[in-house]
Amino acid sequence: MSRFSPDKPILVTCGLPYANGMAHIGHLRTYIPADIFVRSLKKMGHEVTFVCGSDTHGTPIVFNAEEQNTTPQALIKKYHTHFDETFKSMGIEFDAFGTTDDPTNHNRTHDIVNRLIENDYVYPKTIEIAYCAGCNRFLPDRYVEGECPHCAESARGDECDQGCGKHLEPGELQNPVCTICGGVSEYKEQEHFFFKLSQFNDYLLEYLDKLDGTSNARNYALGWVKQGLDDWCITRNLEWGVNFPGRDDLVVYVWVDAPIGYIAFTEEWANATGNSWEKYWKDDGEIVHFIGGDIIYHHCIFLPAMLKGADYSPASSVVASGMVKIENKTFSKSRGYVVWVGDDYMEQGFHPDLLRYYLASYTSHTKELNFSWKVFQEKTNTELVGVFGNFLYRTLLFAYKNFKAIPEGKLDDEVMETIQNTIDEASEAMEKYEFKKYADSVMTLASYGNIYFQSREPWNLVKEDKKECGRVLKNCMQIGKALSLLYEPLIPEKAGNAWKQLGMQSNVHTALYSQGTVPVESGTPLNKPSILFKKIEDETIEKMEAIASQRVKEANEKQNRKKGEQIMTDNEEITFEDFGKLDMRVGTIVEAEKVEKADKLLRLEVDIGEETPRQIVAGIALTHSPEEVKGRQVIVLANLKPAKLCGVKSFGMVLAGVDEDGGAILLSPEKEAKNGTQIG
Ligand SMILES: Nc1ncnc2c1ncn2[C@@H]1O[C@H](COP(=O)(O)OP(=O)(O)OP(=O)(O)O)[C@@H](O)[C@H]1O
Ligand SMILES: [Zn+2]
Repeated sequence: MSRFSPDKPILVTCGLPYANGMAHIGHLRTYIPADIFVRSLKKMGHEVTFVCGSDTHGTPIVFNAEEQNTTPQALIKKYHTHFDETFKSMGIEFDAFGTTDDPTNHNRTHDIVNRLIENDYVYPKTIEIAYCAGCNRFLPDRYVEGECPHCAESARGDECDQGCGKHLEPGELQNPVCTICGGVSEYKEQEHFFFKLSQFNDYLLEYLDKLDGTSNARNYALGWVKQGLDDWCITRNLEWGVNFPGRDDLVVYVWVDAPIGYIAFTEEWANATGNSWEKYWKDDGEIVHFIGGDIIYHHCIFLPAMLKGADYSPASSVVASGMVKIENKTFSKSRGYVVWVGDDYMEQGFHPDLLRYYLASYTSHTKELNFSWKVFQEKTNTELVGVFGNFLYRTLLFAYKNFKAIPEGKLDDEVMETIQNTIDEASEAMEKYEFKKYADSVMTLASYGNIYFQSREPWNLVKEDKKECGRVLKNCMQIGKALSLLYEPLIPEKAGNAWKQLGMQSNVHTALYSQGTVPVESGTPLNKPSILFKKIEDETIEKMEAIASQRVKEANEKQNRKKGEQIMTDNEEITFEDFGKLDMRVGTIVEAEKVEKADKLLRLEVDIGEETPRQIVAGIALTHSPEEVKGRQVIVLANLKPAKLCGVKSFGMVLAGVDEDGGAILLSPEKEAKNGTQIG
């Protein structure tokens, strides 16, 4: 049975692009599969609406605008236009593409927040917020950096981006530093507003249990709810954003108004087309969210709870993709691990359909995807060029040369059944968000076409039995017609081209799959065919790989510099002089204790032959207890620049190996040595 009922309209949304940077290929793993899904469901005969828009609020945008000496308005306009153009150039066709700064979204957000307030789900609470006396301002989210209270890595105000990845609530960050002036910040009390997320535990368990989509979304979210949910701070001290009702000094947290954008964009579409947005958000129309695996929490927990609390309908499906990586690093604009859609793809002259095909067919949607130019080339050359393109071209060329039109003849039952089975199999895969399976089953039909052509030897038949030759070619053209329809969601432009070359007059984009078994019309004139796909040459791919690896190298170096460490890349050599700069000595641990609130850290005092023992903070607490290390001799790097870890100053480093589980293996001298003995 079909997952989607024929009489329920379907709304599809995509995780909003954040309007503070260019589009990269990682982003496309949300938008391309969503576009494929929308096109495919329309081909099954469903009514589908497809909306998205730019996410324009939040501290990173204010921050970047300040850094670039411009206004948030100017910044978001630039990137909003960029995303709009990028999507169009990739064949991603939204019915509405607004911004979260549109008046529609301000109004819708106010309506929802006011309802939450009325329904008693919002309460004020005085909390400690980082404040910079130098800049005379409160420091929300990215305006403040410090140490993660959970793992002691350096983190931003709202997330531990370098360490454990946890969402951080205001006031949780240790040793906050202002990112504008670099000054040490203090915590000051301030009143903020909280959403009673903890009251939605039971509701969410029930909701998630029934939630359709990919299992990763449901399972992760269920895991978090079972751990118990905390109330959620939904206001920030910023001027840029959607004003919190009744307070001039506060805006709502960006994760409140961004997903409400989905509703606002549906309204914008409804207003422009005379349609209803309520059939989705107030009634029981289907809502399907496409997102990346990084924002499951926001879509499976925050959003449905908020909608429930304000009497709106939540999504029926959440489809979450695995993250796109490069050399095993998740894409990140700020860190520089990226392949850009513009510079690295479109500007290089690659056709958008090749990337659409690659992203959809490379691996299952929920798995991570390590971007590879080699695989991109292989898929293009062997599948699109070698199977589909080859089948279509040899069929068309042979028919054109010998018949100039679609020949007469009966269509084989086996051919028609194979087409119907492929349509059924592919549709079923699509309804389960299995894009690879969809692409594979269509490619199997193209292979079948090649075998059909090859085994009937039309080049012999044309001499021996021209009528039968024509019949064989007509069957091939029927397969070609079905392939064009089935490929349209994946490679719309190329499928349109194939459709035309087959002599079809109608619009392939609006044609239904059921057209696949409607016989092609004999006598339809054919033009001289042209090749659909060109092979990608090795040199092209080598050039692209060189650009990518240079980018990763630079990003790695940037990361290492940021960490203040000089980690060598595999093939980098250092001189003896470089090595001589390291002051390494034998020392004895004379004191050891756990660092408060940091699971991984021990505070040590190490005697390295100086007047007083040195205080060194070591990340060994998971494998070593204070008692166990006291009295041990270790090797100390003594001239490392002092650093503060979780509020404790560290003057050097205790050397250790790292085992497969990340556990520390302390180095020690072969035999008892005098404290301060030099290593070298
Ligand atoms: N590397 C990636 N792999 C898969 N999906 C991604 C990736 N990066 C972003 N997305 C998805 O793209 C959509 C838009 O995300 P958004 O613009 O917020 O990305 P971002 O966090 O700003 O990117 P970056 O982390 O590179 O700065 C979301 O659905 C998000 O989940
Ligand atoms: Zn952390």
